[in-house]
Amino acid sequence: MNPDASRLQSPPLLAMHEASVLRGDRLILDRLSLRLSVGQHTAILGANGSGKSTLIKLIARQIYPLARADGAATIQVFGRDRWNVSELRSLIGIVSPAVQTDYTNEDAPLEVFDAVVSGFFAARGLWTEHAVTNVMRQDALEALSQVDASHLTGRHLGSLSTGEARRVLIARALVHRPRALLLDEPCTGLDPANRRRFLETLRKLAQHGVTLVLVTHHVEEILPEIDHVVVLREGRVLHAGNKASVLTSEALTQAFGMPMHVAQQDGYYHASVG
Ligand SMILES: Nc1ncnc2c1ncn2[C@@H]1O[C@H](COP(=O)(O)OP(=O)(O)OP(=O)(O)O)[C@@H](O)[C@H]1O
Repeated sequence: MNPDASRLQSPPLLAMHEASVLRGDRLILDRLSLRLSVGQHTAILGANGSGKSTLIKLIARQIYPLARADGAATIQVFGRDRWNVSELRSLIGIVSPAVQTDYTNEDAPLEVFDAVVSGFFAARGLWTEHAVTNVMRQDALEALSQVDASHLTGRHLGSLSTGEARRVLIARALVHRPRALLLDEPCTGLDPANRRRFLETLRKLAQHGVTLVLVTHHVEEILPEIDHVVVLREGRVLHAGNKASVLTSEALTQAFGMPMHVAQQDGYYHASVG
């Protein structure tokens, strides 16, 4: 079977039907419908406050949508609407600024290898009840090596640079060999060279079958492997479709509320204001 046919037959990574999220008295996501297939690397793009992080939290079951009046499920992940969170974590790894803040807190130091291997227990660090097997140790070492972070073993996450800590957290997310990675603004705080290195690491993961869902404000971070782009505005999908049809000057002007010009070079897109 060709990969496109098998992608259409397996349950989608995400099937969201008119999901709404209320925080306080504000409607943050407004009847949002979205379908992401397994293997369909996707970028979620939008201005500040458009609802990108809220969408990621919804997929990761960190927050819940409003119940629908007809009782129908609004979100299915891999074809199921009920998940035990630690089971879901083994299928979808998450890296977000909130996770990084938590893991680099120097008041509760966490050693790099422990941070990665404790991903098997969905815990922040190892405790006496966690029985780490040799296979887990091996997988943790492999995950660190996959993101070029083996040399950081022995250090505390709080002592690492932003980019180093980001790699370790990706290793932690990868330790289960998840089917998908949700990455919320993964390049924040990286200098241009480290950003490019980091994007190359993500490209390798995409090429090795991990479905990437990348949240970003920056068109420049949309990897050549990502062909599906969703643009959010004010909690709704403004555009969704293949990269060439969505990443146009008109669409981004609409999304960011300012004249934008989009150009493409070597598989990457660039956007400038004006
Ligand atoms: N806990 C909360 N209580 C009230 N409002 C919230 C809460 N969390 C998010 N919001 C609001 O929801 C809107 C969407 O926030 P979200 O973080 O999803 O946006 P975003 O697209 O990720 O933004 P950014 O690009 O700035 O990270 C914002 O207006 C934000 O102020």
